[in-house]
Amino acid sequence: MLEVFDISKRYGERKVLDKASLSVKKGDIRVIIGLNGSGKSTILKIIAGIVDNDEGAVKINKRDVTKLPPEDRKIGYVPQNSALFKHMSVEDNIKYCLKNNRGIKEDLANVISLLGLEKYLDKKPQELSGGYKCRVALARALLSKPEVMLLDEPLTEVDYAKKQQLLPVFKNILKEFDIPVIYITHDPWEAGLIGNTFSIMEKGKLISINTPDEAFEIIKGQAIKDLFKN
Ligand SMILES: Nc1ncnc2c1ncn2[C@@H]1O[C@H](COP(=O)(O)OP(=O)(O)OP(=O)(O)O)[C@@H](O)[C@H]1O
Repeated sequence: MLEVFDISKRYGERKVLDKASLSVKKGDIRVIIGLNGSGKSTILKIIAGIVDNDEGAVKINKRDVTKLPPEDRKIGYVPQNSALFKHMSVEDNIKYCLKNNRGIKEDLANVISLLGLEKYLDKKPQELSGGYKCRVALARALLSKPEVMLLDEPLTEVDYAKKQQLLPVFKNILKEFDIPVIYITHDPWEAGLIGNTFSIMEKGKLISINTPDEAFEIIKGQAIKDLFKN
């Protein structure tokens, strides 16, 4: 179980997060939807320990990780650009976290097969499409034996047809690992293909919604209000 309590964060004068809270159960994929600049990446980075919060707490399986460095939180993190090591092959990227016996070697073949990466192991990341880069980043993150998985708009480089193929693959492998997952997107259609629970980031708070379409209505309403603000 991942629990996020009353997280607040300011950048200078701007309050980006204002007591944002959520909980994600084992096996759930919670999608956070929101407009550009609404604070989605910031909350993910705070959960991962990459950015410090001003207030609030993060707990994983009742363990308070708020003050722990990223490497001690047991979190898998797939950032927007996949962040693969360019000088390493796909295989070495995937096996990166298995160094020092930190990862789970027994899952290696299964993860490579479920993500369809067998044919690409000796390639360099720059030879791969956006979708395959993302498969590699997810494989690497899963093999670090995470207790929580965070994915920040991982498919921005991927077109709609490819997303339609890829999202069920991701959903399947994430289900197999049976951990809490947060997946960020600004696209309600993508949200519906991957998620089973949904929140919208609105004015620095996280609001649970029942379907991604509700986010679409809220976002549309907000976008229209913003249009007439000036
Ligand atoms: N390091 C930083 N310093 C100052 N302001 C920042 C910093 N990081 C983010 N911000 C600002 O905080 C706000 C929220 O940013 P964040 O990246 O969390 O939004 P987002 O919802 O993920 O947007 P996007 O969908 O465009 O990635 C934005 O206005 C952004 O400019």
